[in-house]
Formats: sequence, structure tokens, C-alpha cells
Amino acid sequence: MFKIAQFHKVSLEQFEKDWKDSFLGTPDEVVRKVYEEIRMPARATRGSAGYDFYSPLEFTLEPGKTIKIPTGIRAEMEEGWVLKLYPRSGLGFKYRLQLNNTVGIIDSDYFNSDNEGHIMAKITNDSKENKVLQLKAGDGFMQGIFVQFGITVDDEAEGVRNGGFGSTSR
Ligand SMILES: O=c1ccn([C@H]2C[C@H](O)[C@@H](COP(=O)(O)OP(=O)(O)OP(=O)(O)O)O2)c(=O)[nH]1
Repeated sequence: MFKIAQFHKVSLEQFEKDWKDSFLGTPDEVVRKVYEEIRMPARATRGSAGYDFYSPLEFTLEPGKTIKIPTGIRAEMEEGWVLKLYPRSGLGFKYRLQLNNTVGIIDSDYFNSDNEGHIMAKITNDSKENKVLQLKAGDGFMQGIFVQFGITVDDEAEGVRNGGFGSTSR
């Protein structure tokens, strides 16, 4: 096993900012309680590849609907590794739960961004059978897998990331 990463919580200040961006008008004390109860991602078994990410809130997602979840989590990892995010298989099977970006790519240098490398999850219930997804706070909804990658022999990338979602072409 390669022990190359560590999950952390983002700061309360960063969490409040990103939470209010998704859920405008949430009272401060509610955001603080959500923050305190954030569960760190964990593997279910010794042989599991995926770290389950747990929902910080209870929510219902009708077919066709989307939600952006600030996870409260940042991932520190060695260079040469990437954290890939996927829906939990069970929810994919039942509800065709999708990440809007199909697979979430968390770069190792996202960790030092101004937003602390706060991992966001945008998910959609893509059920074709009209199934309504209901999750409680603390339920796993997504899994993250650390993967090692290579680069080309003539690679000269030297830029420094700050942020995500198109940040490197801004
Ligand atoms: O589901 C996701 C996917 C990405 N990110 C963050 C981490 C990642 O390091 C950063 C940029 O993601 P990516 O490289 O996939 O985005 P891009 O559209 O190629 O933009 P960039 O130019 O910032 O690389 O956004 C998330 O928080 N959640």
C-alpha cells in the first residue's frame, strides 16, 4: 500500500463561505453545527479502494435535480498522485447518481489554493425510473480513489494552481 495522502477539514471560515454560496441564507449557528459534524472520508473495509465521502446535510433529490455539496474536506497528497471522485456504486445503480463533471479530478496542487483546496461535489439524480434520492447527513454519497499518474519525458509544466474549475485558463 502507498501511504501518500491525508484528509483534512477546511477551516470554519472557508466552509461558511462556500456553504453560503450553495445554500444561501443558512443561519451561522446551523453552518457551524454542520461543520462540527463533518465526517472524514474513510474506507469501509481493508480491501476497499474508495474513500467514502459522507454527506454533510440531509437532502432529497428529485429526478433531474442537481445539488452542489461543499464537502468540508481537503486532500493533501504527494506529487504524482491524483484523487479521483466517483459516485458510490450503489447510488449509481439505483438512481444513476452522476457527478456533473462525470469524474472529479482533485489535483495535488489544489490543496494550496486560496480556497484551501475545498473539495466540491456537484451531483445529479439522473434516474430514468423516477426514483427520488433521499440521503441523511452522514450517509456516503461519493467515493474518492488515489491514483498515481505519469508525465511525458518532455513535460515542462511549471505553473502554480490557485483554485479550480477552469482556473488554469483564466
Ligand atoms: O468534482 C470536483 C472536481 C474538481 N475540483 C477541484 C479540484 C481540482 O484540482 C480543481 C480543478 O479541477 P480540474 O482540473 O478537473 O478542472 P479544470 O476545469 O480542468 O480546471 P483547471 O484549469 O482549474 O485545472 O477543482 C473539485 O473540488 N471537485
